[in-house]
Amino acid sequence: MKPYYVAMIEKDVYWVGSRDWNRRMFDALIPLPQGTTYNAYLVVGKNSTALIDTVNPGFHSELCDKINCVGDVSKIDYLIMNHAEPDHASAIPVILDASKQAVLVTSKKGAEMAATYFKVPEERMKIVGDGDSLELGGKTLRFIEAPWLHWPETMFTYLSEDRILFPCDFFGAHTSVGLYDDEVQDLMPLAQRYFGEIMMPFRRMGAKAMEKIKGMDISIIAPSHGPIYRNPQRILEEYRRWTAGETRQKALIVYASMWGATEKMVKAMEETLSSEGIEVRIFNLAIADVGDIARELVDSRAIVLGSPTLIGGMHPLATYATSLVNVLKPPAKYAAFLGSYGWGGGALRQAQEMLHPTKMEIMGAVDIHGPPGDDEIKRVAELGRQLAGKIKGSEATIATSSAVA
Ligand SMILES: Cc1cc2nc3c(=O)[nH]c(=O)nc-3n(C[C@H](O)[C@H](O)[C@H](O)COP(=O)(O)O)c2cc1C
Repeated sequence: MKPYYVAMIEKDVYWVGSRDWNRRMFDALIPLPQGTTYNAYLVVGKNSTALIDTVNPGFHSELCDKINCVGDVSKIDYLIMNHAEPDHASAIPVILDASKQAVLVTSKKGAEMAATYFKVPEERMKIVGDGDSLELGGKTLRFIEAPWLHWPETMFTYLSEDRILFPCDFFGAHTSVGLYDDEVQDLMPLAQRYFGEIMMPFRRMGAKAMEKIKGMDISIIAPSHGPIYRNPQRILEEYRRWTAGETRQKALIVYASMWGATEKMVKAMEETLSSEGIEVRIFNLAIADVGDIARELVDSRAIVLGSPTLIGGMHPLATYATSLVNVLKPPAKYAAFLGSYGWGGGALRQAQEMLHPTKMEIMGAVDIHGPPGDDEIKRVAELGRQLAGKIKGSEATIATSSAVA
């Protein structure tokens, strides 16, 4: 057994997760600038022991070693599966093999998924529903159905005596830094980035879950990625806003430009929006980090897409960004398009087709032949002023001065 540090987060409650400092990509989609953690928790009761979630492939023996530092992996009674994704559930067969008495505790849908993904036999599973509880001896686990956060089987586990909520991916953040929230600088942008990537498409289900846990006495939130919140109020308030789809007086501009024509228009748009008091975030798609875009999508009220025409359609980077918007389903209400073409055009048509399912109101487009002159720049400025008016006039306004806490 290696000399691992196993943190006790409350009496007889241990963090037995792993830090993956070197991971740089998740879901083959999202860059991880600070790596991530796979958090698993051991709860030791007077009569039984439960393990809440497991870890990513590659960390299974570390998990067993850590459990053995404070307990005995062969004596685990319950393995709680809040979520079936392999970064949290892949060690299920290892644990069930190490402890012959262990039973997998999960939701009804979770049981189906555990059978499919990890070949867990029915007789080794216990299905739990909303409000069911499990008594470990002075430690009571209560289960809360919280489906579609972000797979259909997800549930939360609440440890009543210690008032700890284990919500798996909900409230997560990708960073391998720190054990507790107050040890991580700039945690909220990382949490917002995670929300944008993973939870934003399910924000209505997220709002339902927030409603469910609203009156609960929660002293610690122990998610499956990133730091443990021993000061949960701040993240609870941010999640309330994000799941409600509250936006700021902010525009996100994403663009590609091969020879600078579209970029000049983007610059003119930035100047106009800024002069109107709108917060602006700009990403050149050739060098942008998709995670940063996801983060900004969480509370931007408008999206401006810039793309030249390339072989009769949008630049492929702009196509990708538009697909991302369709997939992540941000709460933005307004959109605008800026583009340039050399002969027949086609980018604008494709942008209109692709943005149609988002139900954003398309405020206008400036699609020009060749590089922009003064007249075209004036048209961009006019579109910018209209967009700013919409952004400022829209309801549920959060003052730009009330920066994200
Ligand atoms: C690889 C490539 C493909 C292009 N394909 C088209 C096209 O199919 N139709 C068109 O109208 N213009 C086409 N153009 C011309 C550009 O759309 C035009 O130069 C535009 O002004 C470039 O804007 P930018 O400076 O923002 O990149 C193409 C240009 C390049 C470099």
